[in-house]
Amino acid sequence: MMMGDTMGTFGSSMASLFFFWATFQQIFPEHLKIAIKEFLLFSDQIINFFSPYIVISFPEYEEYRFNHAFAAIDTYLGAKAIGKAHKIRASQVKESKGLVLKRDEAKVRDVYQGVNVWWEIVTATDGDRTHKLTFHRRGLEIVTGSYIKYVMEEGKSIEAKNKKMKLLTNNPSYNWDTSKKSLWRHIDFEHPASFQTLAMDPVKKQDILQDLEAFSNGKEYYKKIGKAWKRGYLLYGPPGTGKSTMIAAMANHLNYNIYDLELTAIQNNSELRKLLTATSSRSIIVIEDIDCSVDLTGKRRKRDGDLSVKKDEEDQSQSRVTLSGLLNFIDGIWSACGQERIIVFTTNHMEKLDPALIRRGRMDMHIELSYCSFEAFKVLAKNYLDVDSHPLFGEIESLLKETKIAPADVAEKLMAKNHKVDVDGSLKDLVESLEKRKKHQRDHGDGHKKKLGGKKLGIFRGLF
Ligand SMILES: Nc1ncnc2c1ncn2[C@@H]1O[C@H](COP(=O)(O)OP(=O)(O)OP(=O)(O)O)[C@@H](O)[C@H]1O
Ligand SMILES: [Mg+2]
Repeated sequence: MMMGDTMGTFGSSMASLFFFWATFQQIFPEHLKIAIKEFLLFSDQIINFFSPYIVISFPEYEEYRFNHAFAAIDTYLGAKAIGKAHKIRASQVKESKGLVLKRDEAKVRDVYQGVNVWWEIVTATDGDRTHKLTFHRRGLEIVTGSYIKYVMEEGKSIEAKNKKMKLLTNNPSYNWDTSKKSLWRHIDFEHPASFQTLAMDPVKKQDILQDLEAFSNGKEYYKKIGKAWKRGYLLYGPPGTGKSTMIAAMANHLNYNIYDLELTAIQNNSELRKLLTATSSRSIIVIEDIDCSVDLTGKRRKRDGDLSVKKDEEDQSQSRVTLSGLLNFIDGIWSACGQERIIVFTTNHMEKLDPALIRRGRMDMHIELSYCSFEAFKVLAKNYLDVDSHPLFGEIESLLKETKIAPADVAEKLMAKNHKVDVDGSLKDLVESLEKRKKHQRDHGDGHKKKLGGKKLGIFRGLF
C-alpha cells in the first residue's frame, strides 16, 4: 500500500519535471539558454572568487605516471590519529613485524600550526583517485610553505618503516638489458639478526648504534656541512665473529635494503659505476671479503713518467675493477647518485688492504669483531639457553681469557640439540671444547684457519 503511494508520488513528480522541461525548451530561445548556462558558470567563479577556501588536488596519476605525492599522502593520512578512526584497514607487510593499521576513511581533518585542513579522497568515474586538500585562505602560507612538505616527509618515513626489506645481488653483465631492474636481482630480506642478540662488547655495540642513529637522523646535518649523506664502515676480524650478522642487524635496525655487491662478477669500472648509480637511497652497499674479491692492492703504481706504464694503467682501468675505480665511487659519484647510503666492507685481513681504501673519511668507522669475550659469551648464553648465570660461568670466563674462539663456534656448542635446550650439557660441552682449544693453541700457536683465496659464501649468498 505504502509502496504504491510512493511510486505514485514519484511518477507524478517525474511527469511535472518533464512538463517543466518541455515548457522551458519552448519558452526560452536558444541564446537565452546559453546565457543562463554562462551565468551559472560565471556565478560559480564568483563564488569561488569570494570563497575563503582553497582546494589543492593530488591526483593518483598524472599523464599515466604514478604520482608519488599521492602515495605519501595516503600513508600519512592512513597513520593519522588512528585512535580517532572509525574505519581501520589492517595488513601485514613483513612477517617479523606486527600488523600495520591504517585509517581507512574518505575524510580526515588535520591541524598543523593552528591551521585546520580537510583531506578528502575523491574517486572519479574511471576509478582514478585524487586527494583533495581544503583549507582557509588564511593558512595558505603555512600549508604551501611547510605543511605539504611535512606530510610528504612523514608519509615517506612511515612507508620506509613499513616496507619490506630487500636483499639485492648484482647480476652478471651479460644478463643486463636496458632496464635498471636487470642490474640487480632481489629477494625479500627476513633475517632475524638484531643488535640485541649480537654478541660483542656492550660499550662498542652502543657506540655503533649511536653512530647509526646519528647518521640516519643526520639529513640536516649533512646538508649543513655540505657533505654527501653517506657513511662507511669497515668490519674486520677472523671468520665467524659476526661481521655478516652485524650487517643484517644494521639493515634491520635502520630498515634499509642491502645491496650485496659481488665484485668478481663485474668486468670493469664502468659496470661498477652503472651498478652503484642504480642503487636506491636508504640502503647498505656491502662488499664482503674485500681483500679476496678482487686484487685491489698494489694497483696504484707510482707514475715514473714512463708512458708505457701510464698506458698499462689505463688499459687496466678499462678492463677491470680497480682500486681507484672504487675510491672514485666512494668519494665522488656519491653526491650525484642520491642520498642516505651506507657502505660496508668486510675483511678477515685488515693488513692486506691498501691504506687509501681504509683511510678515515672514506671508511668512517673501523669496527673490529674479535674472538668471543666473556661479555659476548653472556649474550650468546642468554640468546641460546636463556640463562644469565650458571656455576660454570666462572670457569668459562677464565678459559675465554686464554683461548681464541669465534662466537660462531661458541654458538654452535650452545645450540639446542634435537630442539632440546640442555643448559648443563651445552655449557659442559663448551668447557671441554675450550680446554681442547687452549691446549691446541698452546702447543701450535693460535693460527686460525687460513681462508682460501676465493670468495666464500657469506650469509647473504647462502640465502640464494
Ligand atoms: N658476534 C656474534 N653474535 C651472535 N652470533 C654470532 C656472532 N658471531 C657469529 N655468530 C653466529 O655465527 C654465524 C656465523 O657468523 P657470521 O657469518 O656473521 O661471521 P662472519 O664474521 O661474517 O664470518 P666470515 O668472516 O667467515 O664471513 C652467524 O650465523 C651467527 O649465528
Ligand atoms: Mg661473513
